[in-house]
Amino acid sequence: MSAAEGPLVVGVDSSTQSTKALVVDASTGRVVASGQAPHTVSSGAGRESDPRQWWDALCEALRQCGDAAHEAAAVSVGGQQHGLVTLDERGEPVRPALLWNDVRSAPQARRLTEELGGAKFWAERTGSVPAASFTVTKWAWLAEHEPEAARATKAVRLPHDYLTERLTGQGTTDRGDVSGTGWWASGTEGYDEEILAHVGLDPALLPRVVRPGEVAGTVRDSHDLPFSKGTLVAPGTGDNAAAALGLGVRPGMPVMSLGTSGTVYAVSRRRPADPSGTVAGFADARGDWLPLACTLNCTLAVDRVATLLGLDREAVEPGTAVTLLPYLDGERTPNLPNASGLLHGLRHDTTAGQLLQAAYDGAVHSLLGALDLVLDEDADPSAPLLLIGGGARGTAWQQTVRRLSGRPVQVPEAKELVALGAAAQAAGVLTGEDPAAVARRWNTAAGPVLDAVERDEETLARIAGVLSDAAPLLERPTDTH
Ligand SMILES: Nc1ncnc2c1ncn2[C@@H]1O[C@H](COP(=O)(O)OP(=O)(O)O)[C@@H](O)[C@H]1O
Ligand SMILES: O=C(CO)[C@@H](O)[C@H](O)COP(=O)(O)O
Repeated sequence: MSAAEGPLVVGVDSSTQSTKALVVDASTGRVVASGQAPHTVSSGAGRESDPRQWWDALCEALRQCGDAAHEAAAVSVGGQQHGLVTLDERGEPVRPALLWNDVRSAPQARRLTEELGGAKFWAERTGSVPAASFTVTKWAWLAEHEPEAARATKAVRLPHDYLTERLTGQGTTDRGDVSGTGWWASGTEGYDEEILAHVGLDPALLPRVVRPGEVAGTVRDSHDLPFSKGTLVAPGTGDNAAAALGLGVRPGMPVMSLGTSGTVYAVSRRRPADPSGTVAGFADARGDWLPLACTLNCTLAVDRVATLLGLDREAVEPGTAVTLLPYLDGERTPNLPNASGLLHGLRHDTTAGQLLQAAYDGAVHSLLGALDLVLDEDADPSAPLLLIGGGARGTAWQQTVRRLSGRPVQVPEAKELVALGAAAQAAGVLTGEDPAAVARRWNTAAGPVLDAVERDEETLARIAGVLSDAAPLLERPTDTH
């Protein structure tokens, strides 16, 4: 491997299933070294992870990067959004983090929405109507169900804040990730004291919001990471905002990410405020906005269906009239936190491969229903949909998105867009450049474009019909959740 042309930077993606680290040449965008280590997530009623696992996974991923990480001049951490990390006075977790896909706080989400002026109030104030994913609902759940844990909490952090703080020793966050808490006012870009008081959370427990381009701190020497003391630490951000940086997207360029979560989003110059709650009005990591819709059931749910059927994930067959709503974890888009999976239309001649295709169709239908809502009205409807995340590698995912969207689909060759976005942000704090411009210079979005095919309206209409007819069933809690 030839020597790097420019300074090296490290980008980290600490997502739901694993932490990935890339060492990148800031001049060219060439990935010089990479590493990855898994996390575990609890099963059963909740979804929790011990934040110390994320740190151990980060150390392991960096160890796999070898000497290159030692030479890095700057580092940045992108992380799964929304998770509630509660720390005691020593900075140790009071309990495992409540993750974005833990739906136990759905009653608190409903109650908070009603108590504080309804959906319109929340959308205008914070950009989003809080669903169970939002941190504010998780804090309300904790205060109600585990008041001792809430009382023992001396600092509240998001996943990327936790890792950044372990690097720098300072409690910081950024506008992208804080916009998913539900206690950040998107109009004033500050903590919302009224909402915080309502849920009994002292603002002094929250991290400082670092501005885009500002340095969050430097690596302190009291840990075992292969960075030099004084290495610059960029603000970091939520994983979707990091991927938006990593792709260098401009307004009107739609992105669909297929991972544990499915997301669709676009950058916008206009501050979003959707009172229907479908679109979360996130901030991006640069100073613009990132309207986004998110599903809880994407690659893991479809892989689970494949496993149940004893099939490889690519063994789909066409021609199905079966509808499978793969809401194995409850669902957020549509907002059905109590839902479970639902199958309709099974016949003697239905094949296992058709059932699997129906699971893909159900997962993609939820995301496409929100696509037009995240795009500005003047967005070009023929712009390719950028497909990223682990699922984007799969032919069945690519073909399902293509058929149900009717759009051209572009699959970037770069695999780790979140970590690349974090790396671009790290490069930005070194050079003063806009991180999205860095990513464009690195040409990270380059990849084959699959031409548009005619949209499969029949399947979309059939799924929408089952969804609407089954609403009472899908809203009813099942005994295991
Ligand atoms: N070649 C592939 N085809 C289809 N799906 C894949 C492929 N490789 C990985 N995946 C899926 O990608 C998922 C992990 O994606 P990733 O974006 O890393 O998730 P997360 O960021 O939520 O941790 C896994 O659940 C797996 O099902
Ligand atoms: O909750 C959201 C977005 O609102 C999720 O997108 C999380 O940010 C988790 O992402 P992945 O681990 O699936 O990448």
